[in-house]
Amino acid sequence: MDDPTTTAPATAPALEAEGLGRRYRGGWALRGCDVTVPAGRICGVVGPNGAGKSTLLSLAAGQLAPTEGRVRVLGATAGAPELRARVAYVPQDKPLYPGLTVAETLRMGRELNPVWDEAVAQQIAEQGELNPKARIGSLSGGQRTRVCLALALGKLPDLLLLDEPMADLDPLARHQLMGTLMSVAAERGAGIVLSSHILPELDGVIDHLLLVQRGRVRLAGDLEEILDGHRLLTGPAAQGSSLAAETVVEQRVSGRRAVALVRTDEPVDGDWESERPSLEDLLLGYLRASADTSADNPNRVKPDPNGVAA
Ligand SMILES: Nc1ncnc2c1ncn2[C@@H]1O[C@H](COP(=O)(O)OP(=O)(O)OP(=O)(O)O)[C@@H](O)[C@H]1O
Repeated sequence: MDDPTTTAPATAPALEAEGLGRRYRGGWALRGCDVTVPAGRICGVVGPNGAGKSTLLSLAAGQLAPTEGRVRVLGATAGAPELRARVAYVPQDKPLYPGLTVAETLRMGRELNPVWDEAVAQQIAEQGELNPKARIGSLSGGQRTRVCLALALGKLPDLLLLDEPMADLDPLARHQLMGTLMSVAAERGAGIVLSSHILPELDGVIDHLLLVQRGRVRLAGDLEEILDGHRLLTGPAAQGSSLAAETVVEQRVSGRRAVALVRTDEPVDGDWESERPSLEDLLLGYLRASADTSADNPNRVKPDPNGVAA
């Protein structure tokens, strides 16, 4: 029988989780996670603070062990030795040796990785005008992020797991680095799974979505299919109750107009202008619905009864 830790066919999904869960002392951070992210996708992991995004990425990187279920990455059990060269993980806290210089850090990347693209690593460092002699401990948060991304992309991974990679970067750096990430992914067919709170930064970039809320994966799949399965409705405020409650993700009134995000690909009855939501409309609708704990909105989607408090 094949050893499950070593079977890694080229077309294996980037990420496959089955019944995946992780519990800390305070409770479940992630539970019942069943997702598949196909190879070569740019997958956005989105959700409010404390939703379980970092936990999922860390489990995929093999840095955390599941409490229950399992997670495979590129066909092998997360954390398997053979994945070391194929997967680059940049956690939120961007761990680097503060006493090393930028040049020493990149040299370490070159020496420790069996495959290394010096040109890509140098390009990322130079774009940020990083002084090669500067100590890591003297760099700003955004500069350290740049060094981490140089290390991650320099090793030419098949999969990048990036936890809030752009959070510390200024808009120009964000734009540049996102462009570099996308071109590396396109040229090499590498997959990227990245968590982010910066919703506009994901638009036009991701083609797969995981929305995590309260430790549960609430939406998962091909982004176009998810967007096609939702409508953003605008209409007179008075007719809000005409919508089938079970389809309403979120609804709010702005002046005399009601705006509703509904889960349907069918025409909607009533005096509604209907359009396909943008990624930001979709995500904000779900995030607002989750944040809205008021009882005075009968149409809001109720929290998943099996959901776990994060
Ligand atoms: N080491 C830990 N010990 C105990 N609880 C933890 C630990 N790490 C995370 N948690 C808890 O697990 C839950 C999920 O945390 P996680 O960091 O995965 O969320 P997140 O979606 O990445 O949040 P953020 O967007 O704020 O980074 C939170 O309730 C958090 O408090």
